[in-house]
Amino acid sequence: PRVSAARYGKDNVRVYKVHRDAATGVQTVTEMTVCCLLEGEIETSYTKADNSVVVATDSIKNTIYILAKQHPVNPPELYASILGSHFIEKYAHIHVANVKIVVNRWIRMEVDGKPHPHSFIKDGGETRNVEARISRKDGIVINSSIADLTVLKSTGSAFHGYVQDEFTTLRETWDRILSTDVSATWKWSTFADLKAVEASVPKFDAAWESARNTTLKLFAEDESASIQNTMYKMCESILEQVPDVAAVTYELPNKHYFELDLSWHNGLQNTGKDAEVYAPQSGPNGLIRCEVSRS
Ligand SMILES: O=c1[nH]c(=O)c2nn[nH]c2[nH]1
Repeated sequence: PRVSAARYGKDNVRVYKVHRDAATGVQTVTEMTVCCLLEGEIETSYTKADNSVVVATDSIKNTIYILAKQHPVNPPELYASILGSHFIEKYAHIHVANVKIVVNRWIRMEVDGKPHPHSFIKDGGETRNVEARISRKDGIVINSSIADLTVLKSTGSAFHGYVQDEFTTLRETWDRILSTDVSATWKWSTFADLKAVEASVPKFDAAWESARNTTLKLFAEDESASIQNTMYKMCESILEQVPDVAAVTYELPNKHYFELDLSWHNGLQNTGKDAEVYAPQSGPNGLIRCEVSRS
């Protein structure tokens, strides 16, 4: 037997960093959770108990904090690339660093209609994420994403014309509730090295804004014929807006809200055009995925 794949490191490293603007007194906070897993000539630590090749995971955790102190943590694509590049530059036997960053959203509080200089509200479960593979020979591959952005529309969604056979009970609808937890990922064309990432820094926040705004606008405005078609439109639009992105993927659960027939109760009408009270379902749920590539 041989080690056919191996990577190790520290997961769930929670990092908070504050930026204090001395001139304005405005403080800005970033909170993220980092996972950093290393690959390289480390097989003997598995096969021969040779720890001489092991950069201890505790040292990896220390490095995450030190580099967060010495370098920007925003955009997360830059910090991930700085962190990964550190390991392949410092340790000749480490050839790849896999960095995942989950950034929580602290939204600046408005008090009496004014943005507060140092108070924030956590915005639900939505996160901004980065998965980066920093490789000595293959450059830097970055996938950016939005996750757990939960949305609902109370109309403007239909689903009909699907296969009708002896397995079908679903009734066709021209007006349904649509709710989902958005996971959207945009895959950047490979960056040659950290310098190439640094040269692209302004593009990362802009791409996240585009992806998030496009998702919300199309979700709200599309007269959706299906989740499949609406998500394809989202992918197309992001590819048009962000030239340096090679592909976009969406994963959308269909979080069903079932109509309730209450006619058994004194003929109470609550289905079709009379539907007002629904039963939100925890499961089962539809799950629709797609990847749309530029070429
Ligand atoms: O948007 C939808 N896509 C589907 O594939 C599906 N299947 N049942 N309901 C559905 N809604």
